[in-house]
Amino acid sequence: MSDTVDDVDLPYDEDEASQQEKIQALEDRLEILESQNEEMRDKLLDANAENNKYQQKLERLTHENKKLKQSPLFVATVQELTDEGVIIKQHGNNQEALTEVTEEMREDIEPDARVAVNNSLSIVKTLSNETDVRARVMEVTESPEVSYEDIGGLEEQMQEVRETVEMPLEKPEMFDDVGIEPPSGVLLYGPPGTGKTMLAKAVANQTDATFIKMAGSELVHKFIGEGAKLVRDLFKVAREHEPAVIFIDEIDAIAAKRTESKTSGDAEVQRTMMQLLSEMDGFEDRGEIRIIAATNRFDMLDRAILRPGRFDRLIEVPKPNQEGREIIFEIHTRGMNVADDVDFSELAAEAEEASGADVKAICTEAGMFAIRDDRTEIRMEDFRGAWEKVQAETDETDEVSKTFA
Ligand SMILES: Nc1ncnc2c1ncn2[C@@H]1O[C@H](COP(=O)(O)OP(=O)(O)OP(=O)(O)O)[C@@H](O)[C@H]1O
Repeated sequence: MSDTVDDVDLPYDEDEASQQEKIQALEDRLEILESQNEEMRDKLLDANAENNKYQQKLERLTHENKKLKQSPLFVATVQELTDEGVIIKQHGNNQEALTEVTEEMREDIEPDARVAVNNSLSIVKTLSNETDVRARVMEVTESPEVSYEDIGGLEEQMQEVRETVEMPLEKPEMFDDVGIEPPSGVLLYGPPGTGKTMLAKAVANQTDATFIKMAGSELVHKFIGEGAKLVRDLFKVAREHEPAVIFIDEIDAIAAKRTESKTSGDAEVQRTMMQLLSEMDGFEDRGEIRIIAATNRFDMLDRAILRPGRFDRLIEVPKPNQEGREIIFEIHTRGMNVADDVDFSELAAEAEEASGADVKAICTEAGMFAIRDDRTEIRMEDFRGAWEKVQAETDETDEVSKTFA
């Protein structure tokens, strides 16, 4: 590009211009070139300054980027993949957000996946399944040690549970021959401490089935954002352990009637329930898996779970009557050194309001009364004192629950 003297277009006519004119023309030209040069230098300086500015910005961003990668990440669960982005729900504050994700990352992500997000909620990486979360909400017992003989006063309920849960597991061909579908799920409902869990455990024991228990409240409250996934895991574990009895305690926590409010907590509960319903509905050949659920709040249940093919067998497990309490006293004192003066019929009449769990507590407490009195034999007065104590404790707990309700 550099001009040589030969190519330069001279600012005068070589033949006609006088020496003086030539000098003048050249001086004018020099002046113009000098000012152009000046202009170019200024531009170059500006460009250099601009370049410096960008360099600094680049360094700042590189640093920021590094910091972002190092700073703690938050855990969230993917709710939905939409065209506008990925909907995630943060664990802890339970807030939902729409975030962006790279195309490569999007391929690894599916609803319910656990992901790590940074401060600006961008998904940084996906997290592998956390099996210990599973273990923390699921209680898996190969064959629980409760048998039908340990349960008092629930003859009818026991009969019904055996027909609906035990028979399909032990004699599935009978249902085939008769041409009917065994009930899908059994719902036990009634006040706390009346033996619902025991019934489920006993049936698992009788059929040599694995007992898998999960509490509905833990599903939705302890592991926020994981409810639906845990329900899926629950059925997966059951399939891995066939024959199995799935016991979902406090099902009201995931299957409560829909409320008007649209808080994210409700959405979470809904999603968990939907997952449960879809697992039950999609469970064509349920094979060697039976589902038992329990609740103390039948009135709160969403009717959707009671539709045919779901929890369509309802069994009420009430507080024991006089005869039931007597039997439960006998069951829980089997291994105890009880004095001859002890009359269980009288005790059962006195402890009219007691549940099965209360009767058990009375027996243990009566034993403690004897020990405190340095005796090895338990007397009627010990049982009476124990009932008073159990009642007082129950009143106290009721007071506390009212305060916190
Ligand atoms: N009918 C019963 N016969 C013998 N023992 C009973 C009976 N009901 C309750 N119990 C005693 O009370 C304990 C608690 O009972 P269980 O856990 O089965 O009650 P539940 O109805 O499942 O209660 P919750 O609704 O609070 O979960 C049992 O381990 C047992 O010792």
